[in-house]
Amino acid sequence: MFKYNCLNPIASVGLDLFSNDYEKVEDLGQADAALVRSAAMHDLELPDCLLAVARAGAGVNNIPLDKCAEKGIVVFNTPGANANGVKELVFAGMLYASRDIVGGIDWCLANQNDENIAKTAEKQKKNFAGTEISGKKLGVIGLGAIGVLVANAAIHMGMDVYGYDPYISVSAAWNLSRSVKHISNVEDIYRECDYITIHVPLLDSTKKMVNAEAIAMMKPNAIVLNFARDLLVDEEAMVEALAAGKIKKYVSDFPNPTTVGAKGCIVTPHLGASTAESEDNCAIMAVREIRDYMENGNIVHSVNFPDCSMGACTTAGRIGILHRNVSGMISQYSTTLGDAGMNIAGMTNKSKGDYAYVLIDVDSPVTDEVIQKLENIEGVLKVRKVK
Ligand SMILES: NC(=O)C1=CN([C@@H]2O[C@H](COP(=O)(O)OP(=O)(O)OC[C@H]3O[C@@H](n4cnc5c(N)ncnc54)[C@H](O)[C@@H]3O)[C@@H](O)[C@H]2O)C=CC1
Ligand SMILES: O=C(O)C(=O)COP(=O)(O)O
Repeated sequence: MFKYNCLNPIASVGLDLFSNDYEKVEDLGQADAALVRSAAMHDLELPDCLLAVARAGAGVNNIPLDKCAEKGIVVFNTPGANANGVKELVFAGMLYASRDIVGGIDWCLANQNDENIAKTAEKQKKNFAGTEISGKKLGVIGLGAIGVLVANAAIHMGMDVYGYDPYISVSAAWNLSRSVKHISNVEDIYRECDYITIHVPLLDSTKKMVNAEAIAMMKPNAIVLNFARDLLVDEEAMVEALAAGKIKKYVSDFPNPTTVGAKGCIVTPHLGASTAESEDNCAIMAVREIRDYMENGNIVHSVNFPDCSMGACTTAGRIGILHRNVSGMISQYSTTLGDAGMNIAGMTNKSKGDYAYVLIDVDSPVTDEVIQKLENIEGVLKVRKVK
């Protein structure tokens, strides 16, 4: 029986995919696996029994990835599962920033008792007029799951789209419309674009990447959209630029005391992925990842260990070993198994940065003694008898 804990509410269509071999527990301290959305995990005590964390979403800045890796906890996310939800809200953000839709709606509500509202509206509507997005230049910073969808949809909306991502994946590049202009210097986006939307992960290297210098380069009346993370933007500098009339609007999905209520800020309460479809997609993918890891030892879509998959085990036993990415590990495993008289029927070893994973199928049952010996090898972080 595997135990799982949900640190945030997770869509039931996903949790229903857990078989009778899984039990939901309220205490993380008893869990083999945890599912999480945006709950902050940095200060949580991570129990020794915890084997996996699945982030039902994209951003993993709420999870201590290295601390998890050191404890042999595999962290997954669900790439692309909520990208369409975010893309659609980005367009809402662009439209709200371009036309005074909110002001117009508020005006209607304020005049709801006016019997002649239809007539008055025709006189007042000039106060809420705006501009169209078609024909304008949009800069997309970060061409991953969301950025590609935004860029492609913007082409269909008649925008002139500039895309910047020095680390673009091959599959994202395949999916990107050929009409998107490839920008290799982000400053060209800052200087040229009427709308700038940011879709990069929050990392040490991206923190405050949209800083005062970047803002100073922007066109007068530029509109900046941030549906990625607030810490990517120097928001103090942004609020100053809005107050000075340099930037027209800053649309953010991350409310905080700096931006909420500040002139020119349009702020939503982290709604990008809050759609039934995105929540379902993320939950389904997260549960599938956890099940594949718990039952088969396979790692798919991990952010702190390499992906490594051998399907279902068809031999007498399977061992999964999370270890540091240093030389000489595999030979020590094969010696240990050989000394125990165990034949290796199949093996896959993958590495990612400082960490690596090996899956070993063996022709005889895996004993506790062998597991103990493998655990004692220096550099090993966690050994699991998968079968
Ligand atoms: N508002 C919301 O509810 C949501 C927000 N997000 C945020 O959006 C971010 C992006 O999500 P996805 O597109 O799904 O992630 P992704 O991992 O598919 O794409 C991120 C892209 O950013 C690129 N990148 C990294 N550093 C860069 C840099 N310095 N300059 C330009 N590009 C860079 C990567 O190469 C990658 O292509 C997430 O990390 C998360 O913080 C994601 C989903 C929902
Ligand atoms: O997937 C992401 O990175 C998000 O920001 C979505 O967060 P949420 O799952 O809505 O708390």
